[in-house]
Amino acid sequence: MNRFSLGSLPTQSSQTAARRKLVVGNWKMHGSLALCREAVPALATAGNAQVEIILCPPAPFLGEVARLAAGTALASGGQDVAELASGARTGEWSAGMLAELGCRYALVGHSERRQHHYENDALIAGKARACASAGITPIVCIGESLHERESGETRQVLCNQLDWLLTTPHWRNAIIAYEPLWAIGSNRPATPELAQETHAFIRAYLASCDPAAAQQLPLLYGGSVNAANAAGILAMPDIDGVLVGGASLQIQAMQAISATACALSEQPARLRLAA
Ligand SMILES: O=C[C@H](O)COP(=O)(O)O
Repeated sequence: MNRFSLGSLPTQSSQTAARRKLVVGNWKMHGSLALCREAVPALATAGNAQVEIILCPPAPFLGEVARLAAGTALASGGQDVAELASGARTGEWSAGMLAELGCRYALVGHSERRQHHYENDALIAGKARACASAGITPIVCIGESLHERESGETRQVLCNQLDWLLTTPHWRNAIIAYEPLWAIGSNRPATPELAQETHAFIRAYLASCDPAAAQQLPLLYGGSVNAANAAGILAMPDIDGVLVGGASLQIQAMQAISATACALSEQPARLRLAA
């Protein structure tokens, strides 16, 4: 049950809050030590004061990425994290361990974890809480399936996913990534307009709990983002960055997406909207 009438929430942002931009590369279960050694120096200077670049390689490579990225602005993140601080959980790692490796972020609740590892919203909220306790910023992924979109259930699905997160006060320090399942790995990204409409809805729903926190909270879009379509997506007022999967394995594509984010960060918001 959602706290508010879904139909009454706006879909157009009236705000142009100055939020920094984020470009997050999620390698999923791809890559190698050789790719780490190539990618980290290439991306170490790809951001600027307003644009942060975050690399999320597979867990076995996090130490090497941290070592290579030490002293640079490039940040790293886990692709998942346990909901416990420690325990008999073979094959898992805690947020504290990520912090010890120098990670500042962790993806939480990616749709592939929900699908293949049966993660539910309560567990995902627990993981976000565990991140907060260890000083890690969770990047909480939400999104609807094609069937849910076509059945007109998108807003209800997103609210249900968000409601668990909103049970913890730590949501105010999270990042939310909207990733429609039908856009992931499909080469069929959401149009910038559709992504913007959905992001504005998400922000309005968060604002119904805490308007100030909602204005500050970074919202990322993920799903078939590449060097060719990033500009249109990143120019949208409620889209504060991108979560890039397949294209993040191509260093030149990540550099191009990062350069686009940097160029947009140097334009006043009203010019971005007019462009
Ligand atoms: O985490 C990244 C997303 O699942 C998007 O993946 P993709 O860019 O390959 O569609």
